[in-house]
Amino acid sequence: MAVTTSFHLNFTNPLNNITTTTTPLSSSFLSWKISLPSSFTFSSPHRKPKSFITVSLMNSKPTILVAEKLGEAGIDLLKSFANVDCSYNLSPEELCTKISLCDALIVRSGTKVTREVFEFSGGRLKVVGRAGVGIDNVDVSAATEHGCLVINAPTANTIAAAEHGIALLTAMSRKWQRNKYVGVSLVGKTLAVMGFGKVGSEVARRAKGLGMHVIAHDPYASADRAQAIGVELVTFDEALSSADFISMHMPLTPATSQMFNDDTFSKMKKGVRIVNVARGGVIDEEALLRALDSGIVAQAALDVFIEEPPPNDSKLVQHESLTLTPHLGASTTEAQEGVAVEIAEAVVGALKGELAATAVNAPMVPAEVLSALAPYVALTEKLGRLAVQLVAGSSGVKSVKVTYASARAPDDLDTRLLRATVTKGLIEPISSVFVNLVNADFIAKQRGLKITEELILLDGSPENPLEFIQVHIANVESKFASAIADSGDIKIDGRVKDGKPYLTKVGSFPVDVSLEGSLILCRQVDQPGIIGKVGRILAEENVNVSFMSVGRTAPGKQAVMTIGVDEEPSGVALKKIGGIPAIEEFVLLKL
Ligand SMILES: NC(=O)c1ccc[n+]([C@@H]2O[C@H](COP(=O)([O-])OP(=O)(O)OC[C@H]3O[C@@H](n4cnc5c(N)ncnc54)[C@H](O)[C@@H]3O)[C@@H](O)[C@H]2O)c1
Ligand SMILES: O=C(O)[C@H](O)COP(=O)(O)O
Repeated sequence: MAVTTSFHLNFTNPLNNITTTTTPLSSSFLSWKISLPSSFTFSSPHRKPKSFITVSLMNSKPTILVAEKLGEAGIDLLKSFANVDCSYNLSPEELCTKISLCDALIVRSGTKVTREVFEFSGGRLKVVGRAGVGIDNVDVSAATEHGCLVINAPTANTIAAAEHGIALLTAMSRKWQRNKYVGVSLVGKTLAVMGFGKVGSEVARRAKGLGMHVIAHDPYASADRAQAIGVELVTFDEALSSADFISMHMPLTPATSQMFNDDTFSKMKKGVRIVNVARGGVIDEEALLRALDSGIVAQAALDVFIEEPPPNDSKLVQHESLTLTPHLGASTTEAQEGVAVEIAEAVVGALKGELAATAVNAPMVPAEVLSALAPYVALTEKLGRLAVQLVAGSSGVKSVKVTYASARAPDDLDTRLLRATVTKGLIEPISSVFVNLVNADFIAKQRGLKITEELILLDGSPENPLEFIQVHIANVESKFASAIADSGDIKIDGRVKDGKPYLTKVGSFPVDVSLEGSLILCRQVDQPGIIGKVGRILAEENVNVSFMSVGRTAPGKQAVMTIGVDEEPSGVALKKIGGIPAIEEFVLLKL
C-alpha cells in the first residue's frame, strides 16, 4: 500500500509487528510502501498528536493493546481471539497515538488511562481491562462518556496483597541496627484495619493468627461478616485512638483521598505504626513525614505512594523509620497468573458482546437474564428508533416513558438493559453519538432527555418476561398524526412473537407487523381497493413488500395500513402513494 502526503510526516510504528519500507520522494513529499497486518498511524512532528492520521485496513480480528506486563496464560488467551500488541512503558503521547488502533486496552496500576486516551481513541476503544483491583488510574467518567466499558480483576490478587500487608507489619517491627533500636512484638497489640473489604478482611484473619487484637473501620461493611472472623467494627475516631498498628485497605476515591492527614495523625496514639498496601493517595505524605518526625508515628511501612516510583530525594522515602517496597502487593506468580486469566477472559467476553461480571461502569446483568431478555433488547431498540422518527415540530424530545407489561414481579424484571436500548434507539437516528449500555444514561442526561419507566403488573403465568412494551414520547407533534394517542402523546407498542420483535399498536390503531426492513405507515379511510393500489405502485418501482397489515377503529372509518418493504421506495413512489385520494397521511420509517 502506498501513502502520499503533501507535508512533512513522521511515521510512527504503533504496532510492534509492523514492518515498513519508507521511500521518501522529496523532503516535503513522501511516500511509503508499508506491509502491515491491520492498521497504522502517521503524524506530523510539527503538530499535536490530534493531527495523527490513522489508516485501518480490513481485518476481522480485534486488536488488544497490553500496556503493562501480563501473565503468559492471559496473553495466550488473548492471542487466541485477537491481535495482541504488548507494548510496555509507553509514554502518554505514545499511548494516545496507538489507542485509535485498538479495540481494547489492558493495564495494571502503572498506566494512566486519562480522558485524552478516550478522546484519541476516536470511539474505537470499547474495553479497558484493569489487571488488578484499583481503578484509580482509569478515568472512569471519561470511559463512560465515550461508551467504553471498564472491567477489573478484583479477586485474584487479594491474598497476595494481604500477605504483603502482614509482611510489612512484621518487617517494620524489627530494625537493622540492633545496638541502636529494639523492635516491637505484635502479640496482644491492637491492629485497626481501615477498609474491611477483600484484602482488609484477609489481613484481619492473618493478624488474629499472630495473636493481635483486631478492630476494623469500614462504613459500608457488614457487622455480621466482621463478627464471623472475630473483628469488632468501630468508628473512625475509635480506630485512630485505640490502635497500636493501623493498616489501610480502602480504595482511593475522592472521599478517601488524603484521609490520613495532620488532623487524623493528631488523633492517633503516640508511637502508632502504619502500614499502607492500598493506595499512596489515602495518606497526605507530607503530614506523615511530620508525624514521623514528631514521633506520633513511630514507623511506617509503605508499598504504595502518591507518585510511583517515589522521587529518590523524597524525605519520606529517606526517613529512617520508613520501610518501603515498590508496589509489590500483587506481585506473586500466583496473583499475576490469576489476574491475567481473569482479565483476559473478561476482555475477550466483552469484545464478543457479553456483559462482564466485573464491569465497573455498567450494570452487571447475569447471563441467564441476558439471554431471556435478548429478543426484548431488539424490540426496545426498534421501538425507540420508530418513535423518534415520528416526532415533528420544534418542541424537542424531552420526556420518554417506557411501559413494561409483565406478569413477573418487579424484582424479577431487570429493565436496565431495556432502558439502555430504548435510549440507543431514540438517540442514534438523530445524532452521531454511539450509545450502549455503558453510556446510555449519561448520554440521555447530557441531552436533557428524561426516561421514566413504569411496570404494569399483569395477571397470569410469568412464562414470558414481558407481554408488551410501550414507548411514549410526551409533548411533541408527530409527522404521522395517527401516532398521537388519545392522551395527546406519541405512543407505540410492541411485543415479541416467536422470538421476533413486532409492532402491535400505533397511537390508538392496532397493527401487527414484524419489525424488519423499512415500514410505510398510511392512514386512510377504510374502503376496498386501497391495499391493491399501494401494492401496485410499489411493484411498479420494484420494491418488494414483505408484509401488510391494516388496523382500523371500525369498518368504513379510519384505518392505519402498515407495509413492510425490503427496499426503500423512491420519492416518486412515495409521492404516488400520497396521491391516492383515500390516503390522508403517510410516513416512511427506517428500522
Ligand atoms: N499494593 C497492592 O499491590 C495492592 C493489591 C491489591 C489491592 N490493593 C488495593 O487495596 C485496596 C483494597 O482492595 P480490596 O480488593 O480489598 O477492595 P475492596 O473493594 O474489596 O475493599 C475496599 C473496602 O474499603 C471500604 N471503604 C470504602 N471507603 C472507605 C472509607 N472511607 N473508610 C473505610 N473503608 C472504606 C469499602 O467499603 C470496602 O469494604 C484498594 O485500594 C486496592 O487498589 C493494592
Ligand atoms: O490494585 C491492585 O490490584 C494492586 O495495586 C496491584 O496493582 P498492580 O497490578 O500494578 O501490581
